[in-house]
Amino acid sequence: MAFWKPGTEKPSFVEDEEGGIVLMSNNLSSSSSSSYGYANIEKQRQRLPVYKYMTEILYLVENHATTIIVGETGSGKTTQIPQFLKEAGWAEGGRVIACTQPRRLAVQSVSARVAEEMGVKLGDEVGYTIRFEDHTTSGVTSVKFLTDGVLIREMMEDPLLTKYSVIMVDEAHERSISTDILLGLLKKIQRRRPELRLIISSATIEAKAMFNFFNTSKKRQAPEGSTQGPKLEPAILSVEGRGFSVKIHYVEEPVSDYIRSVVSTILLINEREPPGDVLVFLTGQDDIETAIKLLAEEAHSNQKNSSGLLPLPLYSGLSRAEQELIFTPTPRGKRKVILSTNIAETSLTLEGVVYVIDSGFSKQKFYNPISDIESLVVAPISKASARQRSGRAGRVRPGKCYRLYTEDYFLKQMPGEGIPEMQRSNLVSTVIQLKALGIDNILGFDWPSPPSPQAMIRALEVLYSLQILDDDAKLTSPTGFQVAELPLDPMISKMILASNELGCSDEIITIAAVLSIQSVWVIARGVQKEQDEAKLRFAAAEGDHITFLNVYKGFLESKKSSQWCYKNFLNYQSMKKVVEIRDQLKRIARRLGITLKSCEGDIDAVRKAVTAGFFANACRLEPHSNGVFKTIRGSEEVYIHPSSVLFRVNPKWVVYQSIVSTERQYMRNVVTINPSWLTEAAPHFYQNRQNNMSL
Ligand SMILES: Nc1ncnc2c1ncn2[C@@H]1O[C@H](COP(=O)(O)OP(=O)(O)OP(=O)(O)O)[C@@H](O)[C@H]1O
Repeated sequence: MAFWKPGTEKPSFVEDEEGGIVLMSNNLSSSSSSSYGYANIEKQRQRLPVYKYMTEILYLVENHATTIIVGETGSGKTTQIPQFLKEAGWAEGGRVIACTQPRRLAVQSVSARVAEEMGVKLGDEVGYTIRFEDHTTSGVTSVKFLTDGVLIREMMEDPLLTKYSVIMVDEAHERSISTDILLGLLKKIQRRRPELRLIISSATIEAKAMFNFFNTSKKRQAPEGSTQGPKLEPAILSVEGRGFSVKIHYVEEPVSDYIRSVVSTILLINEREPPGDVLVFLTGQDDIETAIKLLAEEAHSNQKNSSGLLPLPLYSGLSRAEQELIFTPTPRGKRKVILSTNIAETSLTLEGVVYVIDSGFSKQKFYNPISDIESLVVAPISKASARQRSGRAGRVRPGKCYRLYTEDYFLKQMPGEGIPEMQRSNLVSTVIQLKALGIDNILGFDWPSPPSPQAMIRALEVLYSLQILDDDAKLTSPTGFQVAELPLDPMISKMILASNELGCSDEIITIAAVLSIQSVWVIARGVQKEQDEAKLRFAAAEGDHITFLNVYKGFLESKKSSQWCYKNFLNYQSMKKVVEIRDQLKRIARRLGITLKSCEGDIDAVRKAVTAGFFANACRLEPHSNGVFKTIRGSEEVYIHPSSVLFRVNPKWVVYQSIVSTERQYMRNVVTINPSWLTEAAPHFYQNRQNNMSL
């Protein structure tokens, strides 16, 4: 068998995923298909594999409380099933059909596509809702796309989700925390609303688990007087067939530096392959910026093989305008190269994309309930993810996917599916959400995959210390209810609430906005000294949070100038995003009765507010240790991240926002504190540790 090797020879044939040998095709058209007429769109719809199953799907939905649909990526589940339901009358009488997605970007793009297919304006009959953005019209929108998190929030107002006739949970196999919570809650709602229909779209591998989870037919009788009601046993339907073929290429030998391999593969495609955009999966903003820098260096030194390349980053910390660039048509003679995190992994159709490059990695959360540390780790993806990634090619024409791992690794070592997020996360937000929905017995909640009791107990403990839960494990009033209302990490919410009392909400809202994105600094290579000098212009001895205030002030004084950002090694797009998020947070704060007030330079007030939210992440420097810190909670060894302004400064006491694990556990976004603030902020939490802390 011949393989492809980055930077070397291209094979004459490759093997596709199913094992069949597929000849390479060289006749790809470069024209963008964005100018479809309506008739054309109708033809495209009919060509999708799911179209042939329309009658069967409608029959199953009519007759079963839950229908599990298994299908290849690109078979048309997301865009077509809501339309079938609408055409069959499930939206009559003011009822609404919902389709949930784990990711915001997917919600936006899929709803736009469905509106286009139905020939309606987005926001009218077809609408979408994501956190901070509602594009629906009450009484008019009958097909609604939304994130699973938003649907959970809707239950706070309407616990039985009465306006929905059918809820389709798309990409359930991704097993995000919100999807799992939603599945548990929907199962509960079904008991009270037998007329509600659920459609769970899942990869093959998860279908059986979904069937078992929703199969209540043995335990439960059909609702009273409903001899004609839906069957309680779920139906499983497998939609055969996929979109266009995607030829899979594997590397011959494992690659040692996947970023460099990504770059050489982009250049190889540009040099040898017919026109068509490239979508690259990397792990995060840092990888993406490094790859873009390497491409720019390449363009500088070797214009020939990089000519016409248009690199575009895609990650959640980018401003909305920057994210939308990926949907714009590719100029003639150019080749877009979209470098993305896994936010482009599911449900997205990028029309010009013909080539996908899969690094084989993503950033994943891992939580250890013993040390109580949740860290972000670059880890290998699962086969299910790899299939989703390759599925981004071949959406509107045949495509190719270059996997930067060997076929042997894919077949024998790559795990079939990832671990559900619920089982590798800190559960603080989950507990608040369930409590806000009146679910008191959280340990007894019916989860698709139960989280560990230790993680649950840890979360309850933190929430009690944050004074979000009371002695009876109920939400406190007002703090608990306010935190539940804020769509933010509870530690950030608590910090904002504390800032109101400390008179520094203006500063804290800026800090909260910066903490919501990955980084405001650009990733500079080979100019470390210059970057360190630039950072020093803003650096505050108290740490990163105060430094962020200086950065934000500078950005405003520069009149939000991109030039100024460039000079100071700041990421202009990230800074624009900070301004966007800050505006949203200001609106939310106002709703909660928080008035924006500046502490006029009282840095202690700001640090106290940060401590009030993040006290559980307190650490102390080990004496004579050269930079080793120990967490107060779990006595874990941690270090200050090199990107922090406190790197090598090593103050005695700090709190951090998050941990990144590489060869060591590094604290990101660190601020110095006075340890007495810990006992002030969380007396219960630190009571027993006081001796230990030698305050
Ligand atoms: N914005 C778009 N522009 C052009 N074609 C599109 C667009 N969105 C969807 N399509 C077409 O519809 C097909 C089916 O998309 P859909 O999202 O419904 O598939 P799916 O089965 O849900 O796949 P996935 O699991 O990957 O999300 C795509 O492969 C593509 O051919």
